[in-house]
Amino acid sequence: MTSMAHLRIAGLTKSFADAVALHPTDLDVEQGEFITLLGPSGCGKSTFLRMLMGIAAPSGGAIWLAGARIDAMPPEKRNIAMVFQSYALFPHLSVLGNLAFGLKMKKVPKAEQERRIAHAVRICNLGPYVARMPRQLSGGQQQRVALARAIVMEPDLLLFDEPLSNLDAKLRETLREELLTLHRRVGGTSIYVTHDQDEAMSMSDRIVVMNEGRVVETGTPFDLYRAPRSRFTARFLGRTTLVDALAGKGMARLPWGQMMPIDSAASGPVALSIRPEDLDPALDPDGAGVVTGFQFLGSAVFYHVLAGDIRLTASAPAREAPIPAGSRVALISRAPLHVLDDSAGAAS
Ligand SMILES: Nc1ncnc2c1ncn2[C@@H]1O[C@H](COP(=O)(O)OP(=O)(O)OP(=O)(O)O)[C@@H](O)[C@H]1O
Repeated sequence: MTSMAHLRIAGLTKSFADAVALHPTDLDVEQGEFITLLGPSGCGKSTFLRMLMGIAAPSGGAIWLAGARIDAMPPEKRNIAMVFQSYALFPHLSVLGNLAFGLKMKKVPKAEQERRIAHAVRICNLGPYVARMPRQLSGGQQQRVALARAIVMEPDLLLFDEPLSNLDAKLRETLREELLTLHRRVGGTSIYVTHDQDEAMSMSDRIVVMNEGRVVETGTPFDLYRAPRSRFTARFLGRTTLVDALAGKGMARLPWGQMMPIDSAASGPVALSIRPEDLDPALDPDGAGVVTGFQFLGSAVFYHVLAGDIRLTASAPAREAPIPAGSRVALISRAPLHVLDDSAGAAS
């Protein structure tokens, strides 16, 4: 198996007496990829991570990392490092002490310890803080120390368990970029767990969407957002309106009577995922919709529109004053609407 992925997961599953936390799951991750496991609470993300770490035993299946089978190895034998939500820094050790701890435990020679620490300090921009204690650092700085502490171990795989969820919104956004830059600099393979779809979309090479112990879909953020196969993914990644329509010849008749282009050659009943940016609301006394309200977000306006008996969201750039509630609008198609795979039955 010469072309084996850096991380290969085959049929991995975990059952408890009364529940299946993870149904048999396959996943290949390439060297250097940044993969996110995304799903609602209870979908099996932590169970997945715990089996990778070796702190939970799989009920079945296999894990290979860097060519070696690891699923029966104890955690300390696996070359995997984890960055936790709570950072888990040692409060009584300086930054330097925190970085050296794991290396000392592993009896890495002193000169090699120094080389690795200097490298991690440089790429995580921790130079000014090496002598400080964790309590003398901001949340973001502590997070960087936690990451540096993982990097010095030179892991084959880096796991992140919701590392930004304790931070405020602004800092979270800055740190997303920073984490990603560091991931690229380190060049390692990363698996990141979150229930925050914005985080997953803005950071990942690929997202693994999970629900109720199963992988629903895997793909790039763009593909999963624009062309999800399932209703679950369509709903979980950003805003959408799911509607039933009648398709034929690359067009669909929408419930409010309008014909619009679709991205499929399907004919007959289909379910569509309509993203807000797919429809341009334009003031028109004969339009098919009525604005029932709007959210002004600065860069865009999201309009709630009632078209027939469908409530949908249509967005527009916020360069002009918003269209007031009560106005009649035409809905102009900006892009072919996406047909979902699981199209049978009601879209709601
Ligand atoms: N020790 C256990 N015994 C029985 N059931 C468990 C055990 N651990 C987890 N489960 C169940 O397995 C399922 C998946 O749990 P898991 O913690 O992996 O979800 P999660 O996606 O990480 O959720 P969260 O985001 O809330 O941490 C849940 O239904 C949970 O109740």
